[in-house]
Amino acid sequence: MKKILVIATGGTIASAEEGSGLAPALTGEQLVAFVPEVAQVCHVEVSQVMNVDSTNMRPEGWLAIADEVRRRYDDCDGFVVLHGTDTLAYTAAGLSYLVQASPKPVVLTGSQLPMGDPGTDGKRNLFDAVRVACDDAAAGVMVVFGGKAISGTAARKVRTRDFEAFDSLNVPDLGAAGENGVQWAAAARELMAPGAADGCATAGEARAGREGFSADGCSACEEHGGVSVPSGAAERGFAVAGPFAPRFFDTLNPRVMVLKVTPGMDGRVVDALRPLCDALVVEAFGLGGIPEYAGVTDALLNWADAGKTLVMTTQCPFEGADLSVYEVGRAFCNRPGVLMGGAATTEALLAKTMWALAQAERPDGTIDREKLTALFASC
Ligand SMILES: NC(=O)C[C@H](N)C(=O)O
Repeated sequence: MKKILVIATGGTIASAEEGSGLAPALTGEQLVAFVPEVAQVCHVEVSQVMNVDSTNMRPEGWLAIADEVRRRYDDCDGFVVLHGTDTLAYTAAGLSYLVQASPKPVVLTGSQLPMGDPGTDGKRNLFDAVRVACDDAAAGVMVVFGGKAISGTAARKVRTRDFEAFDSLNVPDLGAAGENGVQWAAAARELMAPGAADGCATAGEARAGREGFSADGCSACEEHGGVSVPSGAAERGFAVAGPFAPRFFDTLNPRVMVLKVTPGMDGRVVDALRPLCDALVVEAFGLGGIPEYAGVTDALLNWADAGKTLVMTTQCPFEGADLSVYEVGRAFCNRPGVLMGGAATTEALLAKTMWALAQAERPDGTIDREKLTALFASC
């Protein structure tokens, strides 16, 4: 039987009403005891790293969860993180950058209703997450919720009450989790997960490495150190001389904020953020528009010129940004300190920026922009 570590952090799943609003009250041990079926599919151990509404989860919390995964990595087969849904997508993204190319799955889940509520979705989600964590084909960081398995960098909370609270943005679901176990999508192996400083690995690549199976287009051969390498891995800079191993990181720069441009905004807001932040993830309008009035464009460009970082994205959930199309975005293209977010989610861009900034920081505290750009492009 596989050994799964349940890492409990709080959220609605652990919450109860004790007179001042729902708040975490149950421990991870108590939550697992609500789902006796779990004991039939695996051996479970529980680690309680905190017990908070995920509103209060911070990058320090992501580091604590990643550290627990690292500490127990060798003696467990998979990990289930019980988490509040409100910031679960941010934590999933954060963990995707802190625990890269993991052949073992790290599955985040939670619920919309407390475990103690008779109609709770917590039992189903916990059981689904455990079964995914036990699945031989599972690898990397993912969200399992409402019957879906979603890449850790593609999840977004899109519904505040419905049990299908999460969608995968701009990439297909990894698969469906249900009564018959996990049905992986054909594309699951190819879906991107964040890479590492020396390359980029998909969850599928990590899994291929663990199982030693040959992925399309490349066989296990001497040239590749006897480890099968999926096609496209080398082109993307993935270290092909396996064996595949997880890469753990333990630093983030939390001085990053998301700025959504809105009609009528004033560039002085951007100036005011400057002493407090090292980078901004900027949600432009549509395909890529930044207001030219009230000093907004100028304030943002000044920010980049002052050695800080801008990551440009869109406030539209689907299809990504391209700031080169409209005149109102072009000034941000090919500009030192300005990175393009493509079709990644804002949650993933925030986490990626925190991770990449920390890796690109020189001992004197300045940012190696070349390294930052390379890290950003590698995953
Ligand atoms: N459904 C939930 O878990 C919401 C809760 N406020 C949390 O994020 O912790």
